[in-house]
Amino acid sequence: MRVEVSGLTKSFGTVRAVSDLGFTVEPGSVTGFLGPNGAGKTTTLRMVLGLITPDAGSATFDGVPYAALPDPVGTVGAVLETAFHPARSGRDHLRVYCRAAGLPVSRADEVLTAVGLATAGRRRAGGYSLGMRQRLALATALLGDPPVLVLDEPANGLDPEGILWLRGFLRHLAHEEGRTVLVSSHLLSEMEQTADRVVIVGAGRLVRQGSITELRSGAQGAGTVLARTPDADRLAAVLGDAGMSADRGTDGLVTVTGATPAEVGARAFHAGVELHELRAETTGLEDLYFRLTAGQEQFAATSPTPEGAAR
Ligand SMILES: Nc1ncnc2c1ncn2[C@@H]1O[C@H](COP(=O)(O)OP(=O)(O)OP(=O)(O)O)[C@@H](O)[C@H]1O
Repeated sequence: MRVEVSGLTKSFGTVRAVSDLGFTVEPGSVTGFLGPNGAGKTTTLRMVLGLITPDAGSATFDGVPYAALPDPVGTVGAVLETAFHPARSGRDHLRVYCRAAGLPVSRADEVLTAVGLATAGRRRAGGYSLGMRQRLALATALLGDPPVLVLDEPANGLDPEGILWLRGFLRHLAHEEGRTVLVSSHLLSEMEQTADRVVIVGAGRLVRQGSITELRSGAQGAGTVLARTPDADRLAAVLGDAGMSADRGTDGLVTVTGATPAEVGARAFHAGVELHELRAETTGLEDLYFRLTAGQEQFAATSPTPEGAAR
C-alpha cells in the first residue's frame, strides 16, 4: 500500500508548522522522515493519521484518506506517543485494544512475542523501562496486522541493543513482509542504517527526498578523513600528488578533504606509508543533512553575547 502526501499545510496561530509538503512512501521499504526538532514531523504524521485536519492538502493510503478507510486498524498501525495504564500489564493493555477493535484476544500474545515482550508482557506496564514501553507501543501498532506502519521517533529511549533490534525489526517488516514503513527521527545516524529512502523536512517544508544511495552519491566527497602516521610529511606529499587536499597537523595527524578513507588508505599502502589510524571524521551524508537543515531548528543555539556571558 502506497502513502501519498500532497500539498499538506498546517498553521497553529501564527506558526506555520507544515508548508505545502508532498512526498510518497512506497511499500516494501523503510522510509525515514527526518528533520530537526520543530521541523513539523509530528504535525505531518498526525495529519496523515487523520488526528488533526490540514488547512490544505491531503494524505492518502492507496488513494483513500484515513477517515474514509473501511478498516483503519487493519490498514494503518501507528506509534505516536506511549501512554499506558500503569497498573495494567502490557498483555492486558493489548487485550483491551483487541476487544475494542474486534480482534481475537489471542493476537495480544502474538504481537508481544514479535516485539520480544513475551515474558515481560505479564508485568505491570507502569514498571516498564522506556525501551519496553516503545516495544509495547509497537506491539499495539501491529495488532491489526496492518500493511502500513507510521512510527514517530520509535528509537527514543532505546539502548544501543534496542536500536539494533528495532532496525532489524523494521527492515524485516518492510523487506520480508512487504509493509510500508514510515518512521520519523531527528537523527540521521539512526536512519542511515535503517531506512531505504529518506524524506527530509526543515521548517515545515520538504528539503529533499530520495534513496539513501542517491543521497550518499550526492554527498560524496563532502567528508573529512583523518589519518595518523609516523611519516606525515610523506603521506601529505603522496596525497597532494594524487590531487587530494591534505593538511598536516600535530602529532602525525593528516586531515584530508574530498576523499574517502578507502582512497586515502589505498594511496598510503601503495606508497608504503605506515598508518596508525584512518577514519572518516563525519560521513558525507551527515555533512549534507546538516547543511540541508542548518539554521532550521526551532531552538537554534545562539552564541551568548559578551555582555550576556559576563552577567
Ligand atoms: N498543537 C499545537 N499548537 C501550537 N503549535 C504547535 C502545535 N503542535 C505543533 N506546534 C508547532 O508546530 C511546529 C512543528 O512541530 P512538530 O511537533 O510537528 O515538529 P517535530 O518535527 O515533530 O519536532 P520534534 O522533533 O521536536 O518532535 C513547532 O513550531 C511547534 O511548536
